[in-house]
Amino acid sequence: MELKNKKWTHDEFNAIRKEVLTHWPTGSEVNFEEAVKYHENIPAKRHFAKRLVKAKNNGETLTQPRAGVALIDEHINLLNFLKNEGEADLLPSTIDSYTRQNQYKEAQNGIEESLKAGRSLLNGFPAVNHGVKGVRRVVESVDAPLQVRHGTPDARLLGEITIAAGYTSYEGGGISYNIPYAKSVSLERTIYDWQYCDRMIGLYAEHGVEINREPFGPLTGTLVPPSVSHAVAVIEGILAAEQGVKNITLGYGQCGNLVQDIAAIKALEQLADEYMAKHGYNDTVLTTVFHQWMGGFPQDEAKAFGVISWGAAAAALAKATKVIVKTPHEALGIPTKEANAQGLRTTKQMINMLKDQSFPMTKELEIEINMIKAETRCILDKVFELGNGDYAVGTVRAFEAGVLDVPFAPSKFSLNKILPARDNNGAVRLFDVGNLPFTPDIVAFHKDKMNERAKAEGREASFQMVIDDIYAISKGNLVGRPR
Ligand SMILES: CC[C@H]1O[C@@H](n2cnc3c(N)ncnc32)[C@H](O)[C@@H]1O
Repeated sequence: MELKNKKWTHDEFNAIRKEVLTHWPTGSEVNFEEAVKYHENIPAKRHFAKRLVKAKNNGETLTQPRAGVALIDEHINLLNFLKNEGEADLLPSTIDSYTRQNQYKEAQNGIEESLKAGRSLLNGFPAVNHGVKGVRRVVESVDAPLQVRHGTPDARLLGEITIAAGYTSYEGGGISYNIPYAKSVSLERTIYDWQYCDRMIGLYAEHGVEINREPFGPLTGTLVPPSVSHAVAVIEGILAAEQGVKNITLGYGQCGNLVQDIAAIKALEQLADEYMAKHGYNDTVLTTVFHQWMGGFPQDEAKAFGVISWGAAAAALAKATKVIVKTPHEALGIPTKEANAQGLRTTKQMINMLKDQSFPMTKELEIEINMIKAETRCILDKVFELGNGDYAVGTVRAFEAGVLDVPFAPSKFSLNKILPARDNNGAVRLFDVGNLPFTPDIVAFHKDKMNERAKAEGREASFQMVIDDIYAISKGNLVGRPR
């Protein structure tokens, strides 16, 4: 396996496809030509890419939950409930943890145990085991655009089955579904396997079927600085575009300071346009997704609604194309369908009240946008240099050098040298920039911001601040002030 950021030939792809489709018996149900025909009969309003483009053109912020249960009928009921009672614009199928680890035998047990117990004993929808035929029952029973949401390092068979079954969007990427989701799977392996997924979707595009791809923006969802998640998002967007993907949604996880979050979405849009054009991907349609707070939530449901509302407000004011919605059960676990629908309605109310308002381009906002762009460019350009012009190779080397570094990542391939913490206004800064290739003025900016808070709190900027900030929101605050 030689990793390079170059579009695979049909022969290269088909040689591997033969083997991928043997990973579980349901792989034999995949027939590409038949699947292309099936997609041709999916009405436009159930087509993820088309719905996103319409929202971008209309300035809408669409709502989308996470949701997935073990059995097909219950999963259909759940999705229709979230559409009808939750007013969701877009629907997921969140895949279970066994499937995410390619443990299809265990997933099969989970299905059988769920049948016996009469309730879902899996934390998501085991699409590989249900196969093309079973997943098509979902596609034909839910009148909304459907996306596969998961956290799968090797997502090749899952992609083959769900896209052949009629799903029109696929989340994930070789970095964003490795670093936060795996301990010791190499980046070479997952970037290569995700090139397969992207090439598969490029193949559908060559046959007139446009499938949306969405790299996983938030990464570890724990105080990830915008420039770190943007660098990964833009790289995954470029890797997907190289394999022929034409419709890409780049994402960002809410940090909590409104100016920084709005700036992050604006900067992400501008960076994505800039780097896609710079590398010659001029026919790729780009949209954005804002994830409501991905860190620890308050147990108290009323306070959880406060966090959800704040995420909805930031997404609306940032004019993100879509927002991924949390629920008042976030601190407890998998939400009931009622709680999930409540999170959606809360979000919808906020978006509707804010859609006729816009956040002014203040000096503060402009500074934040420019800072995020400058930081992200430092990282992206260093990755490109390390890879001698190849972002795939450059990414592997960048993680080895700490040029890319994701805070609190389980992966042994992330140096975990950087330390984020909030400044006195709650924006996420870097208390320790680790080996990030920032210019001295950027390093000084972060230092000044941390010292400003240290002075206000009468304590040294320290690792304790990082810990305090990790728990702050679940304890009812934003900044982890000393007790
Ligand atoms: C990325 C982590 C997020 O995904 C959510 N999540 C994971 N599995 C499910 C699920 N099966 N149904 C609803 N939400 C889910 C979880 O609550 C957390 O907000």
